[in-house]
Amino acid sequence: TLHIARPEKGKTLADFQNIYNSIAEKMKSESAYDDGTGYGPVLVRLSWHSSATYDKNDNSGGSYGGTFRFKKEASDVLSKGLENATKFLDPIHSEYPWLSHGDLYTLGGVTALQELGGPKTPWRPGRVDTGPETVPAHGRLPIPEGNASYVRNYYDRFGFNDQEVVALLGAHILGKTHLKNSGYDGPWDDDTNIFSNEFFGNLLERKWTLEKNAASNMQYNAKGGIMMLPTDYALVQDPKYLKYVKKYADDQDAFFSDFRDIYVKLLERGISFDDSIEPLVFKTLKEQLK
Ligand code: HEM
Ligand SMILES: Cc1cnc2ccccc2c1N
Repeated sequence: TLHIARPEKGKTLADFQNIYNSIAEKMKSESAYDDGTGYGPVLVRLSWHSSATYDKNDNSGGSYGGTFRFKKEASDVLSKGLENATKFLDPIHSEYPWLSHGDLYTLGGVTALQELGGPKTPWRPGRVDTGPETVPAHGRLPIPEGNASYVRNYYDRFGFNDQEVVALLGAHILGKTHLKNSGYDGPWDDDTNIFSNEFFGNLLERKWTLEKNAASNMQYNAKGGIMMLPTDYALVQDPKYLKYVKKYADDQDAFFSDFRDIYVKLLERGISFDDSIEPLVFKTLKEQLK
């Protein structure tokens, strides 16, 4: 499968900054969502799930075709909860119907990441919607029960190495699990909508206990109301992953720049962008205050 980027005709940075601002303003006005967590985390998760179907073996899946807009893809049980993100973005698409869904879902994640204090993340337009026949079969999303070799093997399908996998999973500082969505519960503390390297410090410093949760799934819990999935905890069980967990726990700047790089790589995986397509870097709302 070939995915050639074709940017929307005649649109400039200012046009895309307008969309960024619409999403960011809507995040601000609907900040009560999910008991005050806000829409940022679930928008980042949507950008990940819309890219997580990628397979390097035939260059299929990935963010290009915007196929998450089809129920056939969005109905995957492992995507439960993301309907909140697509419903949040529907009015944005109505306001800017010229924007492809692939560009909308990835721009939504970049906007959320920056508005939650994450790194400035270059973004390129040009994903082109493809039809329902291009929706990849279910089974390409990761399961939370996996161990380190499961996680390594899973991301091998993207061609991501150990350092990239650890950086990418640092996104789990954002938001929370919901029993009704995934059968996992917590974290119960409330500062999970600021992007930072704390995920790694938590992994290393807290005392983790493997416990059965209310949905009879095993998860790691620590005093103070935080939790880790088995796939999160795998990062400290595996010595090769552990090396990078320590690096990022000690160095927030290194985490921010490595996360930015692998997040861009994820959102663009499988797409050929012409070098003439300049990556766009958006201003946050705060930076635009008169
Ligand atoms: C081994 C790979 C991964 C697994 C098994 C996994 C699993 C999960 C699960 C079970 C949840 C809870 C969903 C819910 O109950 O609402 C979740 C939430 C989340 N995931 Fe992941 N995830 C993975 C990788 C990623 C990546 C690569 C990103 C982004 C770069 C990401 C971003 C998020 C975010 C931001 C949330 C919070 C969503 C919310 O608060 O509604 N995840 N993930
Ligand atoms: C602290 C922590 C750990 N794991 C998570 C997994 C998914 C979503 C959120 C998480 C989270 N805030």
